[in-house]
Amino acid sequence: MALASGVRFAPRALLRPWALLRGTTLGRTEPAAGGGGDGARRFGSQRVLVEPDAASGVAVMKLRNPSNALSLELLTELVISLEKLENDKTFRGIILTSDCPRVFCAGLDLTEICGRNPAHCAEYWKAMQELWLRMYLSSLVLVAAINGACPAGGCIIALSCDCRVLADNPKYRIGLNETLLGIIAPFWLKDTYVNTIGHRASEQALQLGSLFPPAEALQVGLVDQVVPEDQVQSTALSEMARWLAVPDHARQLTKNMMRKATADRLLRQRDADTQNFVSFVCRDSIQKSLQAYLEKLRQRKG
Ligand SMILES: CCCCCCCCC/C=C/C(=O)SCCNC(=O)CCNC(=O)[C@H](O)C(C)(C)COP(=O)(O)OP(=O)(O)OC[C@H]1O[C@@H](n2cnc3c(N)ncnc32)[C@H](O)[C@@H]1OP(=O)(O)O
Repeated sequence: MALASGVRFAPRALLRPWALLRGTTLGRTEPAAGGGGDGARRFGSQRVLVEPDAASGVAVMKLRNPSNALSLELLTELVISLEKLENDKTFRGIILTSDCPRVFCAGLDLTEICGRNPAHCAEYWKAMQELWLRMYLSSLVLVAAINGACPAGGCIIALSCDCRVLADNPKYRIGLNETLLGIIAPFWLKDTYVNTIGHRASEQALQLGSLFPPAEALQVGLVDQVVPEDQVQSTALSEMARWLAVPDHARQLTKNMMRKATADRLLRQRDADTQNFVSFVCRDSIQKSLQAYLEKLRQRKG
């Protein structure tokens, strides 16, 4: 979206979601329950369902992958859905939520980086960077309605939004737990954390790999509201109304002013960041610990 100052948000020249489209089914539209006109038509893909409400200018975007682990396909479909809404002037805001019971987003899909070759890991990491850049700089208001567990990459998705509402369930913990997996949050995840909860709290939480239960997440400023589970969507809608009450151009320019430096830091060194990621995760020792973590997750089941 071109703004009064000539500032553009999501750097589209660098973000080419269609180039990533691989085996996705995006573009289907189907009438929403109850039918109706264009405003009631939902669209989406296998892994992202979009329920647009043209009258309010708000779309609800639901993740529906197993555990909502961020597979390459899910990342790609998210970027494409976001772009589609950004390009449609009808929409001013998105509520991002999960269609998957008890999990908002399980973070990186570890099967995308375990036992994969460096080229695949690089492709995967570029898609992760792309989603973060697009969300973090989106001209739309993004509200996360967090209705499940939200570790690591899931937390980053939530932190890229403008506002976070978390369901009050002690099992729905949120935070960057990378160190507990033996991996390190890259600088732009760290920056996003610091921008949200401050330096000291981030320093502590990142090193300890803290996953905060709702009351603590609220206290540290990781989320803006904690509400009973059945009120997450309605609270997200009220939050959205509060953000949409502000004139778009003023809010957008302010958002850009607050976030641009953080995004630019990654834009300046995207390739180096990808190289770092690939050489780190492809190390034998890291592969072993990721494999062991995945095994533990699989065994924990049942
Ligand atoms: C220098 C630069 C350095 C750069 C270094 C890189 C830094 C990157 C930054 C980001 C890092 C990350 O996101 S790392 C990922 C961190 N994520 C996590 O630690 C979450 C791990 N998962 C969980 O805690 C739980 O699964 C949780 C999400 C709460 C859901 O619990 P449930 O009881 O509902 O479900 P489960 O039975 O546990 O899981 C259901 C199935 O999903 C799978 N599953 C769960 N999480 C998964 C995941 N993240 N990836 C793949 N698969 C996953 C399980 O194995 C099961 O598979 P089946 O048995 O086959 O059905």
